[in-house]
Amino acid sequence: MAEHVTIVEVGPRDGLQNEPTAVPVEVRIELVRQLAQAGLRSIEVGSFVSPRRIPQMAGTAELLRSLPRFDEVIYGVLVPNEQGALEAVELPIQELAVFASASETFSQRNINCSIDESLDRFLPVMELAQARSIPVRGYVSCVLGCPYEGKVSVRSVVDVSRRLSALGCREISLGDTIGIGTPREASAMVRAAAAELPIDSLAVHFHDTRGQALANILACLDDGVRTIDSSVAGLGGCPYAPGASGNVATEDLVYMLDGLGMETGIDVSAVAAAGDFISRHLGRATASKVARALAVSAKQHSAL
Ligand SMILES: CC(C)(COP(=O)([O-])OP(=O)([O-])OC[C@H]1O[C@@H](n2cnc3c(N)ncnc32)[C@H](O)[C@@H]1OP(=O)([O-])[O-])[C@@H](O)C(=O)NCCC(=O)NCCSC(=O)C[C@@](C)(O)CC(=O)[O-]
Repeated sequence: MAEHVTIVEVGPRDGLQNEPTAVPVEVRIELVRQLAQAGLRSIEVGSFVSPRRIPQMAGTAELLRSLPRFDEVIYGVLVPNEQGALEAVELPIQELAVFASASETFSQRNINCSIDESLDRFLPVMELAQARSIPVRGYVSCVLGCPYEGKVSVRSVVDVSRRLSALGCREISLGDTIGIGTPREASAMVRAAAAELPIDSLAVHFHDTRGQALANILACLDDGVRTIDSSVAGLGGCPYAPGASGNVATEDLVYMLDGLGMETGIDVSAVAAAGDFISRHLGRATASKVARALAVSAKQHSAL
């Protein structure tokens, strides 16, 4: 039987949070609907953060109230503190995500507090989630480098991951926020984390700024990672990581996993159609190479 890999689709949050102009809620809803219909079962749909800092994610509550429901589809949202969690838990969500960093400077720039303070802020979030049996995912940013500090120690990545896990996060997503790492570094970082935490509690989150994301993912698959974050059409970036491009494109990831004989339950053509929908709305070409190749084949086919 083919081995299963879980893809966590972060385009509607990580992707759209970095757009120069906010995407209307109706368009965000249609994007999520198309992604769910393509077979994605875990979709991060927005965040409850300061609307002055990230205006693109305003309207996440309205979005959650209107999203169509699909069997087995998990809708997750990012929350930085109790204020965000209090709002989120009143809405139909299946997962919360808290986000910390392995770099002090990135933590300050992104969420206006130190790493230690951020973990303290997550305590009431975890309590709220536990009281309502809502699972929580924990992100660690800058696992292979920081836009402000440069090198980040693997020790710091492992330490923050362990502390998030001890708080009760069921899964830790290790994020190469600025897409700076290469496969051997990625593998060494994942192995160090897996020496202290179960491998099936680790996910990887690669931005593709330097074209390394798929190579890094392949290295991490070899180390036993089976949960991977990606973004339709390769949308995204973090407003506090200047110059960072989007996550690995979901279409490219599904294509590679299909070719490796790994099972995702996702229809690559349907994801490409969702990518085409949002790329048209944004008025630019998709960043997915597979989606571009599929579009060319479709044109050739219809010309025959
Ligand atoms: C984290 C805070 C909220 C700290 O906020 P703070 O420390 O209170 O201070 P602040 O000056 O940054 O913001 C204060 C304002 O935020 C409000 N506020 C406070 N909390 C909330 C809340 N939950 N929901 C809505 N509003 C909130 C608060 O009421 C106040 O409102 P104001 O007086 O200015 O009108 C703020 O700094 C912030 O929103 N930062 C943006 C963080 C963010 O969304 N970053 C992008 C996502 S992380 C990411 O992309 C990386 C990841 C996860 O993908 C993995 C990877 O690739 O590395």
